[in-house]
Amino acid sequence: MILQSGKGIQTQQAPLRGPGVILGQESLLTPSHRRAPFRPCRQDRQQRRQRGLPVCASSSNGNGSGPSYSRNGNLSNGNKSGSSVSNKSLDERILSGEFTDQGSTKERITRPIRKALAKDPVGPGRNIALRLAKAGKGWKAAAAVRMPEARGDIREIIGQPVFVPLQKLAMIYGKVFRLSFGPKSFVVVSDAEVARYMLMTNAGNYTKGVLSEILDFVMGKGLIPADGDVWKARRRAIVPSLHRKYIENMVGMFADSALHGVSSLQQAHQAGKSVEMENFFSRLTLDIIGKAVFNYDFDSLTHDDPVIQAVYTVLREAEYRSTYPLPYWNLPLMRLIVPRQRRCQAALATINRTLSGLIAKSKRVFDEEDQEFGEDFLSEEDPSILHFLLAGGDEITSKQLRDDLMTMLIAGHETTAAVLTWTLHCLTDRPDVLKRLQHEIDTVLGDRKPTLDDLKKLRLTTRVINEAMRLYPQPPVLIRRATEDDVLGGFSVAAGSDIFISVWNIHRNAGFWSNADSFDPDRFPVEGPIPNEITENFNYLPFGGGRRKCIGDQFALFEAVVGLAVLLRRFDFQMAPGAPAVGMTTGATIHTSDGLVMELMPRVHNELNGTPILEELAMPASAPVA
Ligand code: HEM
Repeated sequence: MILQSGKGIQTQQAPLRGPGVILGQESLLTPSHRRAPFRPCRQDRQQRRQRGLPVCASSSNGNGSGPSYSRNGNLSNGNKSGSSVSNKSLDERILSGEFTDQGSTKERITRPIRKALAKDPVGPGRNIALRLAKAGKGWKAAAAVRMPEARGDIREIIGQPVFVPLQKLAMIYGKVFRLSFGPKSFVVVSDAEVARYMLMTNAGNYTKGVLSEILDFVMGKGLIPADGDVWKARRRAIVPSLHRKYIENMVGMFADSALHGVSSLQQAHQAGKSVEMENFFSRLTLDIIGKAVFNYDFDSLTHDDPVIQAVYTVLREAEYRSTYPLPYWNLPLMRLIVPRQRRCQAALATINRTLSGLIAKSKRVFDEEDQEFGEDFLSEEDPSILHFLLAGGDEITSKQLRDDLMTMLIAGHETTAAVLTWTLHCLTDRPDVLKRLQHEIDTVLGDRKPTLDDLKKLRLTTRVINEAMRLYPQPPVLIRRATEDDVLGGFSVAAGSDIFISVWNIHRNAGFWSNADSFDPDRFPVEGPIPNEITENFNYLPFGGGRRKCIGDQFALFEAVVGLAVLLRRFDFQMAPGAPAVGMTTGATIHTSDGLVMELMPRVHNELNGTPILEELAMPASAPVA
């Protein structure tokens, strides 16, 4: 049975999602169930009729089921009806050569003229033909070194999580290729060395491009979308807030929040209900980031706050705007007339009011504090990043502060929730790893709350999360725009080009990773270093790399380790009977298409000393509510 509660953790209801990421006006990273149903183009419809495949809108995977990963991690078509246009027809289209570049267009066009002129035995036509032949050779040579180009219909590509067709196309077109549809095109990079070059060596040549455009109304000039001097100044101001003492402080809070979550899960179990774990993790990580960034308790594990609804309304709006062809919302009148735009404006007002309130409250605490702060500006009453930024005494506008806080809220919440969701999913397929993991957690922690020192000892737990982040990178694609002409992988790239670095492809490159599609945490030995982009030569980029690398990497890894350890100490998990198959869709991160509905079994005995676990559990002060 599935938990249907309108409050607190939920199950069947799809979790609230983050923004899609746009390509021009078309989103490639938007959950398919939120998009308008796929409508095959006329030519496709004809081909499909000839093949006896359905052509109506319902033939798409607009129901949200994308390709899923089978138990051994291999790619399979996740479409339930088996009649999707997506995978099968893309394969067929690739094989048919539809996408294949036909060499030099100029040479092709002039070829019949040249042939006709060449028939002139002595006249001027022969000369022109010779010249055309020479020019044609040059055009052909130029075309030969031109970047491979895949051409097609964007609707074919966006009918499924974008990184899946990009992976297939990369197998055909190589590690750097151009994907074009109509007048729009972007470059897809699937190569570790090229990624290193773009993210590190020549990072100055790349901005966030299209990402900043779509996120502007949500994050403004926050750290993720910002470029140039604003980005430099804000990065310099914010990075020191995540210092060691702060993180140490946070680890205790991670454990308290996870224990609060455990009590909700326990109640669900007692009521005989299954739990949709993606929704659960989304709420858990939102509660954590609220406390960490503004010292604010959303307590979303137990109730739906209007602020939370407002945050998700604007995230969904970002997603919508990334897919809608006409940016009508730029017209002020439309923001007043169109109901969804009015709702968005109201949500933005709620968020801004709340953030202003939190900033004012934190300022008051700071002004009343009668203490000298060290360099860490750590306050017992308000240990948040917001307090750090205020105490740092930087000149900063309220708008910039708001943008920074909003960015951290979003950046630090959906990503970690997705990592925990997919980690649990990977573990359901590997009971052997789960057993070893629980043994490690029992041995290192028992029923204690984890400390920073414990985290160093939870090595297998960390590697399990590292490996889940390799298979399911969040986000699966990094977006950049070239500011100057450049050369990527030997191919010219013009200034202004939009580029997708497919972390998904890099992480699953069989040329570097053995059994690339399998979940195998032992590929990162526990006695070795924690893997990152440097240890793996940019073949592993869960937190990006170079100057724009995630600033919350340590925070997030610790949060995930604590969350997983607290949960697995107390519960065994398995897919609930009748739970939908786990498919993928994309927002800013990879989401499940129909949730991760699991059944929880409390672990009754600690294997080491035979003591009951949940009975011993010291609950946090805040009363849990289901
Ligand atoms: C497991 C969780 C997380 C993952 C997988 C993750 C991943 C990433 C990645 C891949 C980037 C680079 C994006 C790019 O190059 O385009 C990034 C940037 C960023 N992340 Fe995270 N992140 C996580 C958690 C967090 C947390 C907890 C915070 C805040 C406390 C955070 C704050 C940021 C910020 C501010 C940036 C932008 C940095 C810049 O551009 O200078 N992230 N993250």
